[in-house]
Amino acid sequence: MSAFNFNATPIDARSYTQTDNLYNGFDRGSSLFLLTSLIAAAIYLSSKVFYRRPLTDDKGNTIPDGPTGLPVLGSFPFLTDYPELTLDYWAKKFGSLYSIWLGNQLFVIVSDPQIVKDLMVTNGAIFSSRKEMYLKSQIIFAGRGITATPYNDKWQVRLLAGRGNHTYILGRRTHRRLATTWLNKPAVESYTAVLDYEATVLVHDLYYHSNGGKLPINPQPHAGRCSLNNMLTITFGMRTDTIEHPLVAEALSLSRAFMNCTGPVSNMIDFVPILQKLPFNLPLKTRAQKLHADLVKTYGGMINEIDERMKRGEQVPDCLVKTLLLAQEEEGLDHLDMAILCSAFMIGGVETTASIMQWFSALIPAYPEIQAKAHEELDRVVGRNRLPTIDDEKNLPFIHAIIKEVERCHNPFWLGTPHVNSQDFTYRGQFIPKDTVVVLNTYTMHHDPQRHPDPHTFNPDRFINDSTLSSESANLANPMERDHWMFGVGRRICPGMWVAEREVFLAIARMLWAFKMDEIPGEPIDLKEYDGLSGRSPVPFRIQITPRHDQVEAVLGL
Ligand code: HEM
Repeated sequence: MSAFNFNATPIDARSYTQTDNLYNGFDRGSSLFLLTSLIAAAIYLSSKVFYRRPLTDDKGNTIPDGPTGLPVLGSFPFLTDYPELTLDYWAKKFGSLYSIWLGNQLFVIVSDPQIVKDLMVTNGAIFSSRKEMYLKSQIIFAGRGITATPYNDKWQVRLLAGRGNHTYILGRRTHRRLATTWLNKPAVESYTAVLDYEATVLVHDLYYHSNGGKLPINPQPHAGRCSLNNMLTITFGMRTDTIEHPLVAEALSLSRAFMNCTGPVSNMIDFVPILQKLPFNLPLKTRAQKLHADLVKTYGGMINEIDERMKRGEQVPDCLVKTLLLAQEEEGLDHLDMAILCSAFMIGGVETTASIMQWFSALIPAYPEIQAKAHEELDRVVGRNRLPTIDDEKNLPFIHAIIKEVERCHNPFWLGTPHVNSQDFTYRGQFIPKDTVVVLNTYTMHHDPQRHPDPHTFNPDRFINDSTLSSESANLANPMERDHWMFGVGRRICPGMWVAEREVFLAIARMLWAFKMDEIPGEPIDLKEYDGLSGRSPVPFRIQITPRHDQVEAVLGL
């Protein structure tokens, strides 16, 4: 297969930790707390039914202990700002398996690698479903999203709300199988040249837009376009040729809107059914409906164009859409299925890898000594007459370690994409009723001082002897040895991890090869705040980049 033809409070950038924000989180949540409490009281009085499942198994084992929440709202008011810090605080108080309630939904929070493995890998047949979150699954993805749909191997029959007719909706396995044909290791091998090219364009653009390092630059939009072009090529067989191309702004804003609308613990409407049935729309619901319409218009429209070109007999590059259109009849795909699967690629594959490149660019200026060590390794292994390639990765252990450490410190998804258990399960005397939402608490695991001594220090050397790719590390028998949990776990682990790792390596290795990256005096970089409820990116920042040597221009073809 070939794909060709807010304002934040600055802190010391060397300390990436957000721990001191925990209490800010409570303070800033207090007005919201009051408001939500009033709404809750109203809902409670007007709702006759507040349903909860049996909380004990037949042997009398009860659900894991946890914080006492408020009536109706449960722990929601404590999770409005920096939820990962609150969950970390409770993990220290209640242990590695504890429960919380949000509305009528029970959650268990898992903060220990062995428990994660026991539940989500060893018992993966039970712990691999998803909750059909109201905003994300039902409204934005209209029940078709690969990330959002339950774990089943049958086609599901659903009554489409408002239309009154039955329709067949694809089971998620069909979506995952189709997605995997474009994301598995052999597929990624076939389009590594695309990732290679876009990483060069990224470095070229940083050089050009900073006027050869003379002007400060915000690398974020350039990282965004790099990831976007990779996903556009894989999904639609096209790319954007400049950062001004209208699709850049459109696609990046769709991804950002999604990240800001879909935190796993951020939307009360997901957990209080009566809020879903109000006679008027809450603003979040209106935003979700608009996002659904915009995704279908943008990506569905691009599918239509490719369809028409194919029907006219034009040559269309190999890409996911071509695969879907050719398989459409056999797989029983309708237009919405295809539009949503492509949207999942464009959301899942853009703000994620771009976020790692952005956190790297925000973090590294504070560490000149780490950059010097990386530059020495690049000069020794690659030299100055060519760019590092994917084949160099195994010989660049320090660059590899920097990337793992950025991912440990700045996982874009601290709470992952939660799983759900499809059967009652009792684990070490604690009962987890069917349909509990199971959250992988990666913030706590990434900051476990036993696994990562001095966890709040950015120290790539902790991974210097770990030559595994993260996609390989995810399969290690001993979960305590796994590098990090950024890609999730078990049967729902990110299928895009092969492409993501290659893309991120090429981008970061080349940025380091070409530039020394520094803070701008008087413009500290804020690593504490972030943008996004599900996927986190740094708030806007600027850095100074200086070409490292005379060969940079020549090698970039400038
Ligand atoms: C740094 C980059 C990325 C990160 C951190 C990331 C993270 C994740 C996480 C945490 C999950 C949920 C795993 C679980 O349930 O345990 C996931 C699922 C998913 N990711 Fe990624 N991802 C990245 C890149 C990509 C890319 C490049 C694609 C390409 C399209 C992609 C597509 C998907 C899809 C389709 C799913 C849903 C799988 C399912 O529910 O069965 N991701 N990702």
